Amino acid sequence: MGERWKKVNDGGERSLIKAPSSASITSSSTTTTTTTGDLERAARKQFQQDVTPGFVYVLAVFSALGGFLFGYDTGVISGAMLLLKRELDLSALWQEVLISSTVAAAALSALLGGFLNGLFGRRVCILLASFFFTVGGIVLSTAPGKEAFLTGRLIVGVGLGIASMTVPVYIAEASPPQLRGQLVTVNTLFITGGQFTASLVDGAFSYLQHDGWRYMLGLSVLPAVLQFVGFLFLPESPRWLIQRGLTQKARRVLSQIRGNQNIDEEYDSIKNSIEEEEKDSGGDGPVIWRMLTYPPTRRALLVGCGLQMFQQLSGINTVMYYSATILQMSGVRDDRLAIWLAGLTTLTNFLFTLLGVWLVERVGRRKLTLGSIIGTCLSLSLLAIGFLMSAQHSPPVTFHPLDPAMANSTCSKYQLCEPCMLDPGCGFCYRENGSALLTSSCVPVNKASTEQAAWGRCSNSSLMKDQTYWAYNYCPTSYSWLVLLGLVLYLAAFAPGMGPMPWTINSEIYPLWARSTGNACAAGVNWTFNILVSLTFLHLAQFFTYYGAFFLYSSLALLGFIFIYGCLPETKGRRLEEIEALFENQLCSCGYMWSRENSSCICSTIMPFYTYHVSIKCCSSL
Ligand SMILES: O[C@H]1[C@H](O)[C@@H](O)[C@H](O)[C@@H](O)[C@H]1O
Repeated sequence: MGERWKKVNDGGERSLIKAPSSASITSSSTTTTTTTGDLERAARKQFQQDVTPGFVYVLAVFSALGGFLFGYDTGVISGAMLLLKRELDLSALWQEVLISSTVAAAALSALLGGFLNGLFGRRVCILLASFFFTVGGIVLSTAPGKEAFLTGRLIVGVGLGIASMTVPVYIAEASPPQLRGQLVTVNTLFITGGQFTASLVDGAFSYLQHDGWRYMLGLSVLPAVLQFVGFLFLPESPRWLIQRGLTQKARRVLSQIRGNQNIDEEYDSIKNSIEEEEKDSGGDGPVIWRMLTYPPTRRALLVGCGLQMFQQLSGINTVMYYSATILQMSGVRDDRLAIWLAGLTTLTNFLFTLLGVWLVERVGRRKLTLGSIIGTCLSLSLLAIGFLMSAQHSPPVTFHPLDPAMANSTCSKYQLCEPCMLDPGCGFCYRENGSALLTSSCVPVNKASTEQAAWGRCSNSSLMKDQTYWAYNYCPTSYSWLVLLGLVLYLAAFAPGMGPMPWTINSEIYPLWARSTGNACAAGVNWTFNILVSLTFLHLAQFFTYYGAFFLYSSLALLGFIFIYGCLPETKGRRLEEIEALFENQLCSCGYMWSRENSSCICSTIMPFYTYHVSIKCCSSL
């Protein structure tokens, strides 16, 4: 890299930036300028930073509708399934297939999306995704049976995969550097907004026992059509156009997005960097092969996919999915109330993602992600401790009904509520008097509906009078407040950093020639681990109990912290074309960055919560 790099003082932080781009946004505000020309240029840059044209926001919001649909379509299914399983008479296997088919289709189509993005551009891919969302929504809301419903879920999944990898890339490529983190993070804000809206819609239509699910799923057509129509008028990414040699069009789009500000400098530097990147990119062959054989992109890919993997291994979707159960544990017995309160979980996720949007350009990606994963790890431990305390004070089974049906049931052998509730075939039926539990029994669950026992006092809601309750999947406990506290702290820690940063960082760490493929792989990893974690949770809980499962997630989050601490460089404020340089040296350097100044080498480090610099001679390591 030699003379290509020049060290500048970046508001107290040392950064690596390319020598020709000393006018880049990061450095322009602090570089000492002496000539009038320089002053003018700096003033113009400052002006461009201060007045960001509104068009870039319009563009970000229309793109982020893809994020909204991601959140809505993945969130709405839990409420819809409650009604659907009765109406279409779905077995447990069909329910699982209908839920996971979308995520599986998304994993595959995210990979395909990389190819489509390179070939047809970001705009066409977003149009394609909104087309799939629209058709999928129509098929789902009009499905006559479960086979048609499955078709609809698969179509929506294809849209999800393409949108999840294209939208962050499109926003990143159109944004000015000083706003890029914030605008890409808005996409995750829309994901969590979609999940929140889905929980409200689920709550509202749960009263409509007949066909309620058709409205829940059909409503997704509205944002999908809005996005499709909007994108008929929105432009292609200027960077993709330059790469394709459509330079005149690229200039037009860039000046449209920048509100007719002078774009010469930006245009030239993008064009030069793209040409330089192409030269460096290492020969022919499929992009993924070139990425794997070219060290900087191989390192970036490892960081990008690792971030997505640890996001899912931190258990976000399990926590979200089980929030209703957690709330039931804390004494909310009414099903409807639990559904509405689960909306509070999605609202918390949404509000704390908003905090992430605010923080990302202030504290930077690295510190935000590190702080978030520490909090996630600690709150997962708190959740586990809550479950452990509940298990240790699990109420005993005091009543063993002498029914012949009990003779063949495994439920009869349990002496405590804890093992009884961990067995998917059993539930805990009890009577409560004040804070005391009376005549509690472990009985088989009704196979058609887990809301009732197969027989006995808890088999019929009219029999469940007189303070008699049915607990499936949970045990009554006085430690539920600890679990609830863990849940809230978990969302507060996860949502600002670990939720959005994997998407944001992936949109910026690859050079243009590798960007769609890199994002496709990372999104594929996200969806694959999403399905892996959600499908294994119940089995994990059966083998290791709830607290064992949450301790496991907490340990995985700790591993994630070590990985992020070691391998994630800071990308804040750099132009997309400068970021490749961060991966030119040894990958896992714990935030150390090497730079060359005159004839000596400077080694600077960014610690998780504060930045300091040590200047040591480290040429031998370069
Ligand atoms: O970034 C998002 C977000 O945090 C969502 O809440 C979660 O459900 C997704 O799986 C994740 O990718």
